[in-house]
Amino acid sequence: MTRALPVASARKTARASMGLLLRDPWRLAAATLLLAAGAAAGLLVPWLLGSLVDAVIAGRDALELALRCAALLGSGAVAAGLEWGGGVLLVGCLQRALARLREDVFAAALSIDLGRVEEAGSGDIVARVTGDVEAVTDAVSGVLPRFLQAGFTIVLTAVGLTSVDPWLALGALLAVPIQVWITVRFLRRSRPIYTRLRREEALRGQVIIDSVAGADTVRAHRLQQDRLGRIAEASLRAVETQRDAARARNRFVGGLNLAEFVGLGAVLAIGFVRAGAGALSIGGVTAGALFFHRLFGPIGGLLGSIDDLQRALAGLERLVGVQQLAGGGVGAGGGSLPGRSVRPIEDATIRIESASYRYPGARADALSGVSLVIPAGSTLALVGASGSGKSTLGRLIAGIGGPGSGTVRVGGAPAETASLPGRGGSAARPAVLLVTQESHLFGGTVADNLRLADPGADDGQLAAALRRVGRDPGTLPDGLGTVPEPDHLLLQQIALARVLLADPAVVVLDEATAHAGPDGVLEDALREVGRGRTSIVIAHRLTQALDADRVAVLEGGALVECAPPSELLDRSDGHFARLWRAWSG
Ligand SMILES: Nc1ncnc2c1ncn2[C@@H]1O[C@H](COP(=O)(O)OP(=O)(O)OP(=O)(O)O)[C@@H](O)[C@H]1O
Repeated sequence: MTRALPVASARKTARASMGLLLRDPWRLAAATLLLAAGAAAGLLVPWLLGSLVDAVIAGRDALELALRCAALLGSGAVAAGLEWGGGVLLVGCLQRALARLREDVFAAALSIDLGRVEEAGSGDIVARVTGDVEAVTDAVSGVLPRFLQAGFTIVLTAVGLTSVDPWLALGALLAVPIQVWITVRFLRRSRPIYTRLRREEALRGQVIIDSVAGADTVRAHRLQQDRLGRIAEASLRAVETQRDAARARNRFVGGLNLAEFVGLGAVLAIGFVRAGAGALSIGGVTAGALFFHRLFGPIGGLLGSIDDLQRALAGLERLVGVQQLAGGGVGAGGGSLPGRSVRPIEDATIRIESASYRYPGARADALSGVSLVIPAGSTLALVGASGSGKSTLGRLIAGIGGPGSGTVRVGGAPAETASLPGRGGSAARPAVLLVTQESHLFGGTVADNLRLADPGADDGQLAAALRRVGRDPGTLPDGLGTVPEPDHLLLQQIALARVLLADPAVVVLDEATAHAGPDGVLEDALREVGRGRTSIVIAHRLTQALDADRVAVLEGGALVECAPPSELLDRSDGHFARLWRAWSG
């Protein structure tokens, strides 16, 4: 069973969004002012057009008509200019807020406990940092300026319509109850649909990611049909929800058209009666109808945008949820890792006391009641049958999630927060590094991949680190500037050289030499990497264990033996001795 990442409440989301917007208060205020002025200038257009109609009917001379036309064009141009300026300022303001949101969310996503991400399934976090960020970006940059503009236009135009004739305004009001009813019904129905849609899209992503990541297993067990079936099922659910959302949207738009029809019909009918009674000129009725039309464009746009806003809101709630989980808030990060607490370590001793861990949904503990002290600077080999809990213990020491019960401390600090001071004024860095056989090669050159561990390192330092793990950069086609091919040996050498550059106090090497390369090149590299720091080697080959200061044997999640290797080999009926005999044939 997966446990989805949290979704923030509407109030927390609103507070977070305001926090983002108000980081640029002056620009925001200037944009608002320009938009309001633009809406006010635009008000003159229907009024001048109405008076032009009356002037034509009254047979005024050509000069006066020309002057009125010029005033009409002028006010239109001024209104457009002001609204354009306000819109540009506002979009700039929103784009900056969005860039901050993106940075904060990515930083928060990176700092979430990996165990929690696994529990939720990586599809959820991927969907949030891609689809949800996109939905919010689209809505905020397109819809919000339209929303603000429409708001001003509606208020000022309603004032204009009332000033032409209050009876016309009363007729226009007939549209309001229909709009309110339609909108409330849409909001109530569509919100849960959009939240469901985002969740189903995340699940669909998860099924696809799982199937692609486990392609070898799927092929080996001939599970292709089963996986395709699951993908089809997840996709169908997402498509059906999309169809529900489209249906709700169509009903909403139809309802808005009905409201416009009723309102305009009422304005024209009342105008007909009032003009007939001589209470209003034909120009006045024209201006009134134009005011109503002007009113309805933005109202329709505003209510129509609710659809996008709903989708964005559902996305925003999920993004703020990510940030809460990481311990930060929107705007808290400013691009750095938010909320991740750090604790400097006193030394590189590891103390594990009664540590137990159970994977979410598992029936049994992967580790139970493990107690162990690993002195600073020593090497411990972790051995045991497959599934005995070696990797789980390695992950806990590396601070990837905390134990369910008991403690895992590095230099006196909980492993999850154990840190070393930053270099060259940068933020604190982790005290423990975990290297697995699944190291990742990022795009770019060998130098780019190495500098991830120490951005300040010069080429000489990078080359020296590579040499220490058995690779002379001179043998690469373009030296450090080579764009590496996916070669397992080079990849592991880069991963190990990164450890040398990052220089952590503790290193956990989880089967990092599974692809040992010719002449045990990686085993030498491993010894080099462990020198001068506490190292935990999850041994793939038992010969590796012989090099360690001590060997810890795990069985079914429990620690059953821990002593120097020579001592363990002497215990002929001991666990390690038995494993050794079985392994060496
Ligand atoms: N993500 C997970 N979810 C559920 N159970 C898991 C998960 N990872 C490991 N386990 C289970 O926890 C137990 C310990 O696994 P772990 O990977 O720590 O063992 P290991 O000794 O490192 O095995 P191996 O040598 O095969 O890597 C096993 O029973 C395994 O099936």
